[in-house]
Order: sequence, then C-alpha cells, then structure tokens
Amino acid sequence: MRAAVVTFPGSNCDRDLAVAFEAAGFEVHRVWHRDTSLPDGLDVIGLPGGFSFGDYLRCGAIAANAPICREVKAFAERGGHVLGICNGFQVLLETGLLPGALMRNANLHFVCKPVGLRVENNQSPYTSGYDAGAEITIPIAHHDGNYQADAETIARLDGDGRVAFRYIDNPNGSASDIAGIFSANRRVLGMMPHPERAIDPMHGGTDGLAMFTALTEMLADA
Ligand SMILES: NC(=O)CC[C@H](N)C(=O)O
Repeated sequence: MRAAVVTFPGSNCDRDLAVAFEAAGFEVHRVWHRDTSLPDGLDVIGLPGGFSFGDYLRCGAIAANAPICREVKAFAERGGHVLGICNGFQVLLETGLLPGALMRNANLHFVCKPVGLRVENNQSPYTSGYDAGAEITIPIAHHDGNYQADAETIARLDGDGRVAFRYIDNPNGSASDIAGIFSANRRVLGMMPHPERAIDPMHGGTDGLAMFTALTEMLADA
C-alpha cells in the first residue's frame, strides 16, 4: 500500500500523519506543495494539519491553489482516496472536493483538547474499523473548526450518509455537530479532529489507529 503525505509551508502534522500511515503498513512518500506530479501507484493521499501559508486569506485557501493540489484534485476525481485532517480538511473544502466552509470557532478561541466523537457511518474505507455509533476520543487543535453549510447541504450530507463523525459535546459551534464528512463516493474524508494523534498509548489514547488500519484492509481487498 502506498500513501503520499503533502507538506505545505506551515504544515505541522505531516510527520505525524506519515507515522500513522506507516503504523498501518503503508509505504509513505512525502510530497512538497510545489511538486507537479504524484508518485506512481498511490492508494491514498493525506493532507495534514497545520497552518499552511500562515492561515492567511482563509485557512487552506492558498494551499488549495498550490501546484500539487491540481494533482490531488484530479486523483480524487478519478476515484482516489484522500484524507484531509484539520488544515487538510480546510484545504479539501477550498479545493471544492467537499462542500461547506470552516469558520472561526464560535467562542473565538483556539481549542486544543481531546473530544468525544460518535462514528455516524461505519460504511466507508476509513470508518469500517469502528462499530456504528461507537463513541471514540480524538484530540482537536484549531481555531477555525466551525463547520457551516446551507441547510440543504447539511440535509443532503445527512441523508446520504456522508456525515462521518459528530461531536458529542460540540466544541466549536459546527452545524449539526459535524466533525467530519465524506465525498459522495466516501473515498474523500475531511475531519477536524486528529486521529494521527491517537495511535499510540503514549498519546493518551489509541482510538485513531483503527482509521488507518481499516483503510489498509479495505484497500487491500479492493
Ligand atoms: N491543527 C490544525 O491543523 C490547525 C488548523 C487551522 N490552521 C486552524 O487553526 O483552524
């Protein structure tokens, strides 16, 4: 299994994401934002957390226009798997691969703490390792995690089983408690919480590991 992890200026979770993919058995290729092509034979691309381009303009907006994001978009449009975590989720929204926007947290504070999530849909390559409705604990660390979309989009996401995770105790004001959403084919997942920060007992919890191991198994079976 081959994964790519993209690094933008200001990414700070790229190594952690690479380590999480490696822990699940992926061979990881690091990709720079200015690269104009992706490694051959990729199974998944990871867009990591951080503060790409200093969060200027809007979080993820400048990164979404980096040369490599043209390739990431084309890869997803060909049916490729893309996982965007935190700033990576912000980049996915700015590329248009996922709908909606991430606004400033409702309390205007940067929030950094473990939070409870409910697995809303375990029928996806990322969530099949959890029981439907399972409650897991994953850290968040963001100031722009307040997911918003128009009511019709929220209803469509819900109706089509595209809400991956919901907050049990909403920390940022997100509409409908949404913490992560899938693309229509469920191969693109964007989420604000950081599963790569919960893969080792030293992290204080391992609830994130099942996301990466399930992905390896689903891709192996595909
Ligand atoms: N941990 C992160 O990826 C931070 C994301 C983003 N820059 C924010 O603070 O909202």
